[in-house]
Amino acid sequence: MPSFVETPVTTEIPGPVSRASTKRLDAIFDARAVHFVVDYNKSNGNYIVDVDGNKYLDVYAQIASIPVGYNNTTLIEAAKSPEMASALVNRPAVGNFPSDQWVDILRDGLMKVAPKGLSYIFTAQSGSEANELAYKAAFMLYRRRQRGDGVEWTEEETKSCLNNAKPGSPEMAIMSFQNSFHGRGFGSLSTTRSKAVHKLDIPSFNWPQAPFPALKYPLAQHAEENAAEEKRCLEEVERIITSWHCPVAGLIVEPIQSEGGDNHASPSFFQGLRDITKKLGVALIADEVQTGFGATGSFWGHDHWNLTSPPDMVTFSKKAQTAGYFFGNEQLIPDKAYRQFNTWIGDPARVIMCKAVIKEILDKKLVEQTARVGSLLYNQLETLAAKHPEYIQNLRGKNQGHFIAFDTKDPASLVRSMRAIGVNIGTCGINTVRLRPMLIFEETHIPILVNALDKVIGAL
Ligand SMILES: O=C(O)CCC(=O)C(=O)O
Ligand SMILES: NCCCC(=O)O
Repeated sequence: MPSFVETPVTTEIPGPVSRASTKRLDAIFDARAVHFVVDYNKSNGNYIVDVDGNKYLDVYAQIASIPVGYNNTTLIEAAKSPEMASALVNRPAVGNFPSDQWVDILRDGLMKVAPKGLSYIFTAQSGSEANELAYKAAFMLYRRRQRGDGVEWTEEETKSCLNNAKPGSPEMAIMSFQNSFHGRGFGSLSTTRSKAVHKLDIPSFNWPQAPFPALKYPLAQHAEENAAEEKRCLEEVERIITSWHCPVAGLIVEPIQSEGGDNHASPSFFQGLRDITKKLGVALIADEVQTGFGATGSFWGHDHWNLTSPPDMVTFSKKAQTAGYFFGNEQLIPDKAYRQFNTWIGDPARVIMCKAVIKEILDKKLVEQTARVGSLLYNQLETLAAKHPEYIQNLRGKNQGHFIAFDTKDPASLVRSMRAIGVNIGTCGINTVRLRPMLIFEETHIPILVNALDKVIGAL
């Protein structure tokens, strides 16, 4: 099949070089999930090149985590800077021995894009870790409120916690939603609800989950039903929180459930969540690991919610190239040092890279570009869906940048066929194809993607 990118795919995928490389790897590192082996030196911008020389328009971007293109020159410059060299060779225990530059690295980077109303940050190494740190902050805040501000811990508390017993290790919970994905660490996995393969055989906390709205598409044709569904879910959230066997200290939600199937809800649903969590003293955590950093056409996915008061915490990773959480309430800083702490607290080298990503996003107005290009892309996919209604169902992501997805009968074979003509695309949920291009995806890439989809679906 001819390719729609400049250089055709010339081998089966994975090609012979990819397969040989994967075999060598598999001898020491589980390589069963490898799609193909990449030549990162040859990959550039929106295009990924494999070791067999096949070139693909990459609209999956390392599971939504390449922000501004392969081998981006601004990032390469940052990588070669003396600031980066120092951060790499002198990795600090940042809570104990920060450099004098650490505060400026944060202020000139991450703090420039802090969600409105959230002026504190805690850095981390991964999305899972960021979420778990946010849970810990929520638990400590909840107990601080129960105990009373300034009230010292009791001897009973300090002794019992070392035995994982009450009252020092209290029973408390974080609520999440059905089909959510919040990571794979022990705490975060208890809030992940998307697939058994992530959770099976692993002990978990007895924490509650609420139904996430199952919206019907097209939205405009199901407005009443969808509003009723969101109302039902909000009622369930409140009922479950107030009847759970132990206090619910936090509620975590993705602005768009991603790994679990690209499930959306309306701003009024999230406003309802904010109201309920405020009323019940539950910390609202927006998990922006996948939606943050511009992909929805706003810098943060929760910008679309139009809240009157922000989420209590916003976690981030992926496109940020680092991780952590923002927060606004200074009581989320625990009552004593070393309660929220670890040796590295993230990695200044990664935060320097993040600063370069942010510079590139802001200088090149990539969030605005994402909103504009996403709209055009959505319109074209809507036309394609009308042409292939059996194969493109429940198209979603209108006005959400290029955070666009649709359901189809056999996503795995669609992905295989797309790769065979030079487009690397991803899936999520059970039968969903999701688009996660980089923020540098342009108008010129739209026909490549749409024509490839048209061709592949036409041949099904
Ligand atoms: O597939 C996704 O959306 C998330 C991927 C991820 O973080 C994981 O699988 O651990
Ligand atoms: N949720 C992990 C997805 C990985 C993959 O696309 O193969």
